[in-house]
Amino acid sequence: MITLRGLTKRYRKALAVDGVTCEIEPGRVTGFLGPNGAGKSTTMRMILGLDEPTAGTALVGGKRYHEHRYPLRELGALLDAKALHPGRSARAHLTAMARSNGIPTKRVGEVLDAVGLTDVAGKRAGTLSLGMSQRLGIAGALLGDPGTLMFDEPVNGLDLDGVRWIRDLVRELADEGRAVFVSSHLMSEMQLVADHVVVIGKGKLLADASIGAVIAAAGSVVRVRAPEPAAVDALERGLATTRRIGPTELEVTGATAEQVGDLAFQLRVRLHELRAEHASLEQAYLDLTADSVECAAVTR
Ligand SMILES: Nc1ncnc2c1ncn2[C@@H]1O[C@H](COP(=O)(O)OP(=O)(O)OP(=O)(O)O)[C@@H](O)[C@H]1O
Repeated sequence: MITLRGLTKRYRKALAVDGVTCEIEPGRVTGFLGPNGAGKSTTMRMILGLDEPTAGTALVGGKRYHEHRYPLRELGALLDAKALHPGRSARAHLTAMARSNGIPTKRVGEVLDAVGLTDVAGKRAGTLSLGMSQRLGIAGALLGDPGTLMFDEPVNGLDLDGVRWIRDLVRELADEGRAVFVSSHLMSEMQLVADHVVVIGKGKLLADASIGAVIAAAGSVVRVRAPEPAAVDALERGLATTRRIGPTELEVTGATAEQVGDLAFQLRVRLHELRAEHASLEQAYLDLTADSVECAAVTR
């Protein structure tokens, strides 16, 4: 379990993380979402004690990461897959980690097996492909059999097999009762694995909710189709927020299907279709972070 309380990080110019308070709970995958530069990596670095918060706290299992006698048994993390000693073999890298945390060295063989790296265990870390380095990083995270796992953009640069493997692994770890915290800037990826999402933009917490709740908060849209354009014109005049999709089709926000149907009845216009749709998670995410994108397109 990870507990963030008013977590803040100010670099000289930028407020990278701005008073974030939330809990990453056991038994579920929590997606950590935000556009580039939102503050995800900085938050994760503070959880691991690699960066000192300007204010607030980041606790793992009730203590700061470094206050645990054997931190790897509490939290396993993959932040930067290439941050390895390039001359050390994969096995030597994991063995050194195990020794420093009082973990029996036979566990090294188990995690190498679990991530499918047994055959290349003797290769120097610097010669591993990105996919293999990711797997090695994950082996390191699993080494202490921790109750909490944290992965920063784990699918970046992986092929489809690698992506599927990460998805299954993350699910399995949460189903075993662990707290799993996974960052991504892609809602579409999170939609497939996360039970819960924490969304940040420009360092500020924008949402901390189940995926279902994020969609519900984004509201629904109602699609209407009528046999003649004149009928759609009439509906458009009677509704506050609409988007014309075609001559005979309209998308309505801020009204329920019942309200649109009643209006059509009052206006005596015939409808061929009236359908309520939930906003997609992608749309919900784009709406949430619309004001937080660092490099928004500039139009002249
Ligand atoms: N060491 C640093 N010195 C100064 N500014 C930094 C430093 N690290 C991060 N920042 C700034 O803090 C903000 C948050 O960066 P961070 O890397 O945490 O975002 P992110 O959400 O992980 O983004 P990405 O998805 O691009 O990795 C950015 O504006 C970034 O430029």
